[in-house]
Amino acid sequence: QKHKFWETQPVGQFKDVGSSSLPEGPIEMPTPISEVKQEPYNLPSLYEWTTCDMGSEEVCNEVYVLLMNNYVEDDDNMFRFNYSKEFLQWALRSPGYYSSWHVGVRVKASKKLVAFISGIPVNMRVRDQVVKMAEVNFLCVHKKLRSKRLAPVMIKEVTRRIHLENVWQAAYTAGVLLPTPLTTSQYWHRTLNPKKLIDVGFSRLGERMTMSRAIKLYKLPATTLTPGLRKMELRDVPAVTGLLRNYLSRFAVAPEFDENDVEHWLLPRENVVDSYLVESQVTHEITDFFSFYTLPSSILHSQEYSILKAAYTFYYVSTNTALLQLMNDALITAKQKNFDVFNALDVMENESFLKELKFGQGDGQLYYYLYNYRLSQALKPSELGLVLL
Ligand SMILES: CCOC(=O)c1cnc2ccc(OC)cc2c1SCCC#N
Repeated sequence: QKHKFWETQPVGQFKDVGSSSLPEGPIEMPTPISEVKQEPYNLPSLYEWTTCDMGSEEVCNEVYVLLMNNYVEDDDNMFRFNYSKEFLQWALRSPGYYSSWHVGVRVKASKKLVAFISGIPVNMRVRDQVVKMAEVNFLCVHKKLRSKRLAPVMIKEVTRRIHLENVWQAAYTAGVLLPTPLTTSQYWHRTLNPKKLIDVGFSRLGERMTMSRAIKLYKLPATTLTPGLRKMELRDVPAVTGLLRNYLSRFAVAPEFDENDVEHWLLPRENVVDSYLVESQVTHEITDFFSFYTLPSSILHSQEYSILKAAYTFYYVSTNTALLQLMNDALITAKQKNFDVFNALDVMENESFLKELKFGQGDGQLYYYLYNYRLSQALKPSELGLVLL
């Protein structure tokens, strides 16, 4: 009863966990497109489906406002994600995107946008199989419409539209445990602005930890330390693509990015994504890079502050510069850009630098899921080379 909806879906079921008899791979086979339900699922009579054209300033703003007021909050209701409009356009209009996968629900009478869910296409490698998948994200139902069982119909409708494009698998994350995680990752936070994090109540001072000691503890050099570190430019896309494809091949599950994907996901965009690389000053070879994305949060109950400026570790490759030094330069760069906190999950090789760079473990999990694809056993987070926004 707990997972009434998810027990009806082609996902690994808790009852099947550990049964090595079930084969790894798709759970349900594709059907001919002509057999996919051609018309949208039924909504309660007051509501209607809409396709959100994220290229429209007006519609993009409606999605932005819906998420700003109704999207995910932490368990203590201290923060709510506040994805920017530029970020949403970047996240949803990636190479090969389908506008039809940007699904909204409006009130028929007022045309008010009250729910949203999205998908974008990705070539995902799962062990040695490359599978066309959808990354499903930004499921949001207005606070006033919760418990009307709208989320299941949103998920079914975006799945139907994904099936119509002959895509049969998906990847998604959630902060809640559903059947059945691909992996369970932990959030880690590196304080950059200790005073603000203490003032908002996220961090606390102890007997021995005074404000001045906290400021000293998290202090960083004013400038980066790696020789040859510079911002990524368009001309670097081929080299970065080569580095990243090779690096991601070591993980059990990871996206297969081509140059078009790397140009979209990693070329710096102000207030959206920052990417820096190391160019050897002798050979001019590109040997390493790091990137982080900008995801502010509304601070929900503070008179002093309204926005938390948070940076999130994205993709990186280290071949010549130690990852520890590379990520320390990422922290220095984020501090230079006035971020308050630098966040990371324990996926990829992040565990190797988190403690030494003074990240603290958060109290939230992020569960990763695959839709219609079974793995014989869950992955360790360090076996995952995938960052979802
Ligand atoms: C200061 C550390 O916490 C966050 O950065 C933060 C910010 N906004 C959120 C909004 C919704 C939210 O819901 C789970 C969590 C946060 C978090 S903690 C988990 C994200 C990371 N890292």
